[in-house]
Amino acid sequence: MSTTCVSRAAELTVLRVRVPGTTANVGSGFDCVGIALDIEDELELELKDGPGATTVVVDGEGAHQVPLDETHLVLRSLDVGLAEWGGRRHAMELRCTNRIPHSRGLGSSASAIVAGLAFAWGIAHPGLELDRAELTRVSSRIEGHPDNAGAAVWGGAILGWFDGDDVELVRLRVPATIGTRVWIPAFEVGTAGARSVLPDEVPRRDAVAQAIASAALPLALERRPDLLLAATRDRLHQAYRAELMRPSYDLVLALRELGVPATISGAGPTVFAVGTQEQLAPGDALVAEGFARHAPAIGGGVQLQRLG
Ligand SMILES: Nc1ncnc2c1ncn2[C@@H]1O[C@H](COP(=O)(O)OP(=O)(O)O)[C@@H](O)[C@H]1O
Ligand SMILES: N[C@@H](CCOP(=O)(O)O)C(=O)O
Repeated sequence: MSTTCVSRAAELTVLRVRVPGTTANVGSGFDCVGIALDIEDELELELKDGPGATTVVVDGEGAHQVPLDETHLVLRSLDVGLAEWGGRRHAMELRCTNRIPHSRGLGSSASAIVAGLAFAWGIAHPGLELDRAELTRVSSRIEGHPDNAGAAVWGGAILGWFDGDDVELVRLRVPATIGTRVWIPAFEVGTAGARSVLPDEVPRRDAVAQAIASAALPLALERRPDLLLAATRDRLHQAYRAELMRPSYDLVLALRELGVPATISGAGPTVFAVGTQEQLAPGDALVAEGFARHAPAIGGGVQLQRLG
């Protein structure tokens, strides 16, 4: 068994992964709707012969914040993948070019987890295509909910949820006429902190309103953009998190007042909007101080490439 792993790994030199950032929830789809965005991290893993130390080099977002040792999220996730699928840890160098901002609600942690798992798949199954269902299952388990992880794995827009240990995932067909905007602030909000302020119980009228909006959301994204403003309306998380990100919450309210289907992206504090160019135009005209506005395309799923 170990002989097989050594000879397989000896054929490898460098694995390259591209993984998109994501926006989760899209308002009413709390913990179950995600959209990949064309803001990508690029990572290379150079596998050296035999056991030995791992080095980590990071450029871009989080460069001076993330650990450069075995506790790096990509490496921790790679180890989970190797434990799931077999394959042995070699001496290696991980090189990360990060473009997804951290702790802004753009799914950086899910993307790092998916990247680590894609490397693990490449080591465990050289020459085999990524098994995206398997990647979704394991990344969702590590991340805790499938919204960001599922979108980073598959690209496009997804609806995903746990069914026991399995993940049910539906890919949504969003037409090319639908665009996105993000307003990224300079300040950070960690996802764990933003989840800790959510109540365990909500009033029945809010639960009912959320059920109605979330039922309409996939339909609105796929073929009824006229429903997007109503379908992205949230009663479950955004208001409870407002004090952690007051400028973002106020911007969401101002945009929605103008008819723009705007939400908090993931657990915040980035603001996200989705709609036709006509629906998004009033937001483009709005001055939002303290935010950097971008218009990312909807992104593709994680890609694994073998070099040399
Ligand atoms: N590319 C990455 N490499 C290493 N660690 C990362 C990376 N992206 C995110 N992380 C870790 O995840 C944290 C941010 O996760 P989280 O609070 O869930 O916010 P986000 O909305 O960006 O996913 C970072 O502080 C860092 O510890
Ligand atoms: N559904 C989650 C999404 C968290 O996304 P992130 O990008 O902020 O990590 C939540 O709203 O807590």
